[in-house]
Amino acid sequence: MRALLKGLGGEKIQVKQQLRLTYKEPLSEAIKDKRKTMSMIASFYNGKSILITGATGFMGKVLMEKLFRTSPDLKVIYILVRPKAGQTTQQRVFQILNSKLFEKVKEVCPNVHEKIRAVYADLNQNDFAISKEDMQELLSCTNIVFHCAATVRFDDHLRHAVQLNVTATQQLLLMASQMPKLEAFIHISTAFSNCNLTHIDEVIYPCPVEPKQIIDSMEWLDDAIIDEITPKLIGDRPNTYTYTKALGEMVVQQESGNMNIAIIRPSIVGATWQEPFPGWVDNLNGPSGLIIAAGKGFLRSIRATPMAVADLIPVDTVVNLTLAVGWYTAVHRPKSTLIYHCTSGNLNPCNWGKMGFQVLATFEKVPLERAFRRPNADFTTNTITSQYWNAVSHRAPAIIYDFYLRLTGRKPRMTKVMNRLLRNVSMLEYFVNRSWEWSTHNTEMLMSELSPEDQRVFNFDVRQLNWLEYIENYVLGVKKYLLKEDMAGIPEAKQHLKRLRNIHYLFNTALFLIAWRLLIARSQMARNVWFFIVSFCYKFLSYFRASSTLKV
Ligand SMILES: CCCCCCCCCCCCCCCCCCCCCCCC(=O)SCCNC(=O)CCNC(=O)[C@H](O)C(C)(C)COP(=O)(O)OP(=O)(O)OC[C@H]1O[C@@H](n2cnc3c(N)ncnc32)[C@H](O)[C@@H]1OP(=O)(O)O
Ligand SMILES: NC(=O)C1=CN([C@@H]2O[C@H](COP(=O)(O)OP(=O)(O)OC[C@H]3O[C@@H](n4cnc5c(N)ncnc54)[C@H](OP(=O)(O)O)[C@@H]3O)[C@@H](O)[C@H]2O)C=CC1
Repeated sequence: MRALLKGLGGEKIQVKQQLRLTYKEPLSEAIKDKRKTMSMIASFYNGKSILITGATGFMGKVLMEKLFRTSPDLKVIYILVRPKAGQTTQQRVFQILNSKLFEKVKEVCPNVHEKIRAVYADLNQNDFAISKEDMQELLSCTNIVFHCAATVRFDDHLRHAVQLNVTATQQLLLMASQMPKLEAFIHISTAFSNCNLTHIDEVIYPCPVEPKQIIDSMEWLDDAIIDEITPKLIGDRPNTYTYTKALGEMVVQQESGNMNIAIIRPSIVGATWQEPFPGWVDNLNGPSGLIIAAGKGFLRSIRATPMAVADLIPVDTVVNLTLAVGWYTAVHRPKSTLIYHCTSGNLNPCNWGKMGFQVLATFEKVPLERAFRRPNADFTTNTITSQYWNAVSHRAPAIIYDFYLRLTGRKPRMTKVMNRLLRNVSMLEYFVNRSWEWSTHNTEMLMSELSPEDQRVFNFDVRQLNWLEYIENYVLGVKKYLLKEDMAGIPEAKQHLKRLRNIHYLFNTALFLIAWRLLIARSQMARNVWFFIVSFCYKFLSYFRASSTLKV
């Protein structure tokens, strides 16, 4: 430890000497000009050792990419990774670095693989199951921590959600408090941690039961009792995710000590807006899964309020704000933990109706391959209408398709898929039938603190976002990067939709004729109407024929 402190002292003296030198030497015009155009945030991260949790996740990958691209001289990024899906931690990192997302990074920072240190860790374990040597290195070297890891599943069991979103946050803070070189700790929360309120300020709202009590009780309560008390604990929040993220924030506040800490609350994080290229997305969370379900024609109606604000925020905007907050927190050291809302609704609102319309318009031009039915988007706010459409537009076609699969000797599967989809959609309904208002004073204050160059390189001003363009790129990104569909397949996809339209017309006509035939067989009134229509048509045709004969 003494050696460590000695080392630290040495570094401080060096910094002071550098500063003195800077002031003694008169600055040349060229240097002055360079300073004006230099990004202070990018230079801040150069030479730094950065620890990221959740680096293999959606946001974590974009965060790493931007850091390497804008600060290629950073010292090292430590990422806490667990093996998954038969891949070792190294294989996972290799896959990320060789993905399309990192193509630009390799040009700017060719030795990127040397600057990334994958540390084996499982945030569900004590001390994260990190080895002693790794822990020693992390504690002694880390300058900045970005805590992105979380379980974002809405239906996670409370025990697991608490473990990851609360206990792991507490453990990470404990680790951070033992880092002598720590300059800032940035915690990623969600704008929906207080979704039980309609106006949300940049403050931490306490939950009735203390996080420590919840953590303790999860250790000895069995699953059945936890299931029973979960609705009471989450109260008027819709799921364990939002509840445990709120508890996580309380833990951050309670354990902050004298560390420089900030909390970022993004709303619904969507595909990239601009960087490293528009439309990048790699998971099904939030709207992405629904866009696919709509594009493939599985989901054709939803219980959603078209005028409710769709508070989407591009992932690169969240990352830019996160990096700016990291810089500001470390350099300006605000006295208290600042909370930054990363939302779009109050500055540049878009609603679900407009979004659904633009998603469909894009599918007209660029359809998905092998759709089940033609895409459609009916928004209804009425529960009964929604149930009717679920039966007619979702369940019935699935049952008919399964019948067809059975007839052709294949295993039926569509009803199962549809039930699962409808269950998942029902979990999102809470968020598409309400609007929230988030105050953004801290985010706006930070924007005004940035130099013009930083405002450009780390742009998080959502007022500049063109929604129609963004949504179109989002849909294209879902097709290209998530579904890996080739653009060359578009003509065939369009042909397929035409065939589906013809089948649809044919099916409806057949259904109408059968229904009518059954009706006239049973009802005198229907027979009378039928007789009236037929005789009317006959008279009209006779008149038409007679008048055309007269003309000749
Ligand atoms: C009428 C048509 C309407 C559509 C028109 C056009 C659409 C656009 C307009 C918009 C309309 C509405 C958009 C609504 C969007 C609302 C979002 C609101 C969310 C905001 C709230 C908070 C924001 C946050 O802070 S959290 C981040 C968001 N979190 C989520 O979105 C999590 C939601 N997900 C879950 O809770 C679960 O993943 C769940 C329940 C959806 C899936 O659970 P399930 O048990 O069914 O599946 P699994 O067994 O877990 O997995 C099955 C299978 O799928 C793979 N998989 C699962 N999740 C993902 C994923 N995210 N990415 C990739 N793959 C995934 C999984 O690996 C399994 O694969 P196997 O191969 O079978 O192993
Ligand atoms: N996506 C969104 O719409 C929003 C997200 N947020 C917040 O942003 C942050 C990042 O979210 P996002 O990137 O979308 O989430 P993802 O689900 O894509 O990523 C979650 C990350 O956490 C890691 N993780 C989960 N469990 C463990 C564990 N036991 N040990 C080690 N690592 C683990 C995952 O690792 P692995 O790959 O091994 O599973 C993954 O890297 C979260 O804090 C979330 O609450 C906030 C608002 C909206």
